[in-house]
Amino acid sequence: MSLSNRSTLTQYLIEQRRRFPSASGDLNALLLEVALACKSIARAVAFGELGGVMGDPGVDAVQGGAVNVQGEVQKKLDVLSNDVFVRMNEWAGHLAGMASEEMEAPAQIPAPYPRGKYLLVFDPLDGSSNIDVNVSVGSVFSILRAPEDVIESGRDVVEADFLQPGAAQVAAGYAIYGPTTMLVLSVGNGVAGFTLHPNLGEFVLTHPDIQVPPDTREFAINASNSRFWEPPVKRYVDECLAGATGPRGKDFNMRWIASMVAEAHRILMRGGVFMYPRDTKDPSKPGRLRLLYEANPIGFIMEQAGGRASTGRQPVLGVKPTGLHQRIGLVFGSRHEVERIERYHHEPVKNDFNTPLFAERSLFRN
Ligand SMILES: O=P(O)(O)OC[C@H]1O[C@](O)(COP(=O)(O)O)[C@@H](O)[C@@H]1O
Ligand SMILES: [Mg+2]
Ligand SMILES: [Mg+2]
Repeated sequence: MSLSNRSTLTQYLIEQRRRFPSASGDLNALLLEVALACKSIARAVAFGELGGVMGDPGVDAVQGGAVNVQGEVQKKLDVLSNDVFVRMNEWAGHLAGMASEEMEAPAQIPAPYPRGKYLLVFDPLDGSSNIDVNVSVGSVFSILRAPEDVIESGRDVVEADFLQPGAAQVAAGYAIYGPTTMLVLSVGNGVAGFTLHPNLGEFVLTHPDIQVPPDTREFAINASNSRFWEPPVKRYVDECLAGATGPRGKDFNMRWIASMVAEAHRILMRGGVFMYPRDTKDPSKPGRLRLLYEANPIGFIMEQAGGRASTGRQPVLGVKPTGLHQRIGLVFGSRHEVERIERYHHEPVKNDFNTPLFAERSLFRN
């Protein structure tokens, strides 16, 4: 990969900033710091620092049984990645505060560092159960503008400051640590993908205007939860499985990586639909994924790439959050498929939804 005819991340951000002649440059600087954190995590993943397949023999990837606010065991890399994000973003004066999957309460910008006007929310390591089996993992981030009184007073941030709908995101993106490391981001003007040049250590623009194809023959869902699915989800999946002889009239393929970033990336590259819907498995959890640092940033990217992101019932970016670590049902990807799933959620439940005779385009419907 030569640099001569490609932009770097810095050049791309400068181009984007030209759309806003009065912009201070803070957002660009913040995004470059986030990118640096991602490079550092990419290196830790690749070198097996504190876990993963290159981890020291005898060193358990689980750190002393530490448990995060979700009640999940934190892997060493989760903790390390969280630390990297915090350290790389706290000092430069662009942020008013941070929140993450791995921190129960928002992190303040400590003195003597200056405070700025943005909030950074992140999942420092997504899909971390895949680390030990050498499958792609990633980091997800969302940037919000801090409330005006925070910017003016420089006061400590509180949870309520972060409870903004996904539509309010100023920028969002993810890094994927796979065969190559990529950074995919949107500053609200489409979606661009950058590949980390392994020798230069630069993110190079390789995918300038990513578009999610509106149609697909591929879906991703954890089918081991099927007995807990709500009827509209079951109907959708049954119709996909029925393939060419079913109501959809075409065969579908299924994928499940258990790494949302990796699924999102595949969908951005070639279409598809991802579902981690609300189900009845654990009534205390309305979904598996977290709204503020998983669903919203991925939703923003999908919508900016011409795809769609939904709770199944409504656009995910319109949801007013009620808690920092709130979970939500999430469906995203190819626009026409997500719209179909939403439609199924709004149609009256048919007990015989998986009976081909009563399905769409069948003998009994027009
Ligand atoms: O274990 P399951 O049901 O397959 O869930 C997998 C999902 O959980 C996640 O790994 C959750 O993310 P974390 O690894 O950040 O907790 C998603 O990336 C993925 O889609
Ligand atoms: Mg995650
Ligand atoms: Mg995580």
